[in-house]
Amino acid sequence: MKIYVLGAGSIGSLFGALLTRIGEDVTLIGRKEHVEAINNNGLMVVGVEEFTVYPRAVTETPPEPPDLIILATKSYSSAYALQCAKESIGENTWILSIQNGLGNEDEALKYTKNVLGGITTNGATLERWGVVRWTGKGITIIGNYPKGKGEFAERLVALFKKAGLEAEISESIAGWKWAKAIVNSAINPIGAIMEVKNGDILENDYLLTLAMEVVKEGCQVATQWGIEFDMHPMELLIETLKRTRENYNSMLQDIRRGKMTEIDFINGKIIEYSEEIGLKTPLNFALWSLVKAKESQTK
Ligand SMILES: NC(=O)C1=CN([C@@H]2O[C@H](COP(=O)(O)OP(=O)(O)OC[C@H]3O[C@@H](n4cnc5c(N)ncnc54)[C@H](O)[C@@H]3O)[C@@H](O)[C@H]2O)C=CC1
Ligand SMILES: CC(C)(CO)C(=O)C(=O)O
Repeated sequence: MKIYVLGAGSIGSLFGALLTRIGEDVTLIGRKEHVEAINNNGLMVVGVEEFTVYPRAVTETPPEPPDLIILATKSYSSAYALQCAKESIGENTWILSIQNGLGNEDEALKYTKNVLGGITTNGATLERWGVVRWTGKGITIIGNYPKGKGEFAERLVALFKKAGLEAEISESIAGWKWAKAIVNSAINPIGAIMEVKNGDILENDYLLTLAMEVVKEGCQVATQWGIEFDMHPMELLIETLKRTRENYNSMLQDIRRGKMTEIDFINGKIIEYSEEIGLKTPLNFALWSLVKAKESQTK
């Protein structure tokens, strides 16, 4: 399969490396420094598994349409990345988002109806240019966006499994995207504001109660929008906190590195969707405001 990874950073490089290893025709599109390192020395994976592969790496999307574009930028870069890639989106090209947050698939729908939503609980970080650390194995769930499944999604799940990823199909992927966003809307800002590990939220009654109230608020919005969950966000919250107890969440890491966070696409989107239907989400607003304040302090 001809695959472009649009946004070859941490998670995109991991997926790209695993798919290259099984002989798929992968092109990574990313930053100049990462592209140069891959072209000079290959793309090295360390951590859960260790291997080196030699995918094509470029800074700009090639014009030939691929079968699949894996969208793996941070959510705030999706609109621009897709705009730059639009000439390469052919009639038969599918776009799969494996990003956190809400709104990425809707951005892709502006260019094609062939959109798959995805969530992944695999963990990856860029150790240095050309080297990605697979920090933890997880599951990847995909489905036609916003719901349903089709032949391409089935084919892709089979390909991911062959590549060594645990993968599943869901007929209600919008439900998974919302469930993960709701869980991130609680864990990420609380962890970022308090500067604690995910496990500390689980072990502190005040923080856990707050996280659960934030999840309840997000669920009320999702329910009003007719979102159905395969797994309830409250259950996912507890499971995630237990499984990732040693993690400093990505929002905290972004703030520590002076980088922009994905808050606008997590709590920000929940606030936006609630306002559209006249609901109030004061907890999400408070967390969003505090993270925006933190972001502005680090600039
Ligand atoms: N890293 C992880 O373990 C996981 C990340 N995610 C989600 O996946 C998404 C990506 O996260 P990371 O890989 O951690 O971020 P990252 O910052 O490591 O990678 C994103 C990459 O996209 C590149 N990029 C930005 N604009 C671009 C453009 N116009 N064209 C080409 N490349 C462009 C950036 O240079 C960067 O290297 C986020 O939504 C994140 O929340 C989800 C699950 C796990
Ligand atoms: C699941 C969790 C909270 C793991 O830390 C995450 O997705 C993140 O850090 O963004």
